[in-house]
Amino acid sequence: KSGLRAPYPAIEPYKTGTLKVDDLHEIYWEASGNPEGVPAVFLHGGPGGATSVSDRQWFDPKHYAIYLFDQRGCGKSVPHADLTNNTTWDIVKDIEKLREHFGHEKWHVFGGSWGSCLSLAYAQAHPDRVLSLTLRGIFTLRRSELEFFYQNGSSHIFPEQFEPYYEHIPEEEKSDLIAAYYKRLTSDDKEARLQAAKRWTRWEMSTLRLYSNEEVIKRADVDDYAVAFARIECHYFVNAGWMEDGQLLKKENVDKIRHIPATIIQGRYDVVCPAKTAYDLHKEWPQADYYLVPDAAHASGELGIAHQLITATDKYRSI
Ligand SMILES: CNCC(=O)c1nnc(C(C)(C)C)o1
Repeated sequence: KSGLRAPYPAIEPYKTGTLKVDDLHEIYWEASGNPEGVPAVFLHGGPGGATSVSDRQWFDPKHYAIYLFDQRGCGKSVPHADLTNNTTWDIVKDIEKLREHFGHEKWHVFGGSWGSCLSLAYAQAHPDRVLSLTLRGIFTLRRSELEFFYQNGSSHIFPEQFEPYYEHIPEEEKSDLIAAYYKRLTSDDKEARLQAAKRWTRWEMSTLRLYSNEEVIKRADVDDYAVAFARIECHYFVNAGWMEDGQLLKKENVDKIRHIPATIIQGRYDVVCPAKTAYDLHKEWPQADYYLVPDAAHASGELGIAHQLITATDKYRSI
């Protein structure tokens, strides 16, 4: 596709480290790009999805000091897959602790999927710390959003991929699949946890792209990854992210961030975080730039989505 911007080349961090954020959790972080640059923080998805090299490539490394960190319990943060003190508001506090640790007054915030939910939660709690918001595949953990992907919605579009996830649960528990998976993901039986984690994770990895991508789907076969991803996601969902339903979309909360330069990017065929949430956010927040990419699904790597993400972070170099 001609004329589309692509991510910046892969780079390595100039510094990495860990930050003890409470008496249990230690967060892994890394800094890359320009140490003297304008700071930007990347908030990964899932929750429990952890960061990877491609997450550094959304930012011009000459301009930005690019900060990535693995949220509580996932990636290189420890203890692995631990659900204790692991909530939206604990991570919002961690973002502030990291900002202070790095010595920055404010920073650009970038997040996709769960990362977009966390970006909104952080910005609404600390609007004076946010230079801009770049949001992709909008997710706000409403019950309707969870029902659509985990119970009955995306299953009509990816019926064959839904089957292994659905058939893993006995008939009498099929009416609430999130609760049924949570029971297995938090069971004392290690094998039961692992089997549930692999089925849960494969369902999501199989539906991220417009054209399914075996490389991405294989993540479901990496035990440690699948267990952290599934346990943490399911933990946040059964607790509705410790938010009221629709909290982040309420006028009084959007009012807190309405003035912040922001870009909303959404794939039309995103079945993981369907376009309705991006549209609801856009209607409440018309001041934010809004791009509905007509030929893309959920993943940031979809060509049209990648183009808008790079265009947005390049645009925010002027701040
Ligand atoms: C409901 N979870 C959507 C989400 O945050 C997400 N989707 N894919 C990811 C990874 C790219 C981290 C696998 O995260």
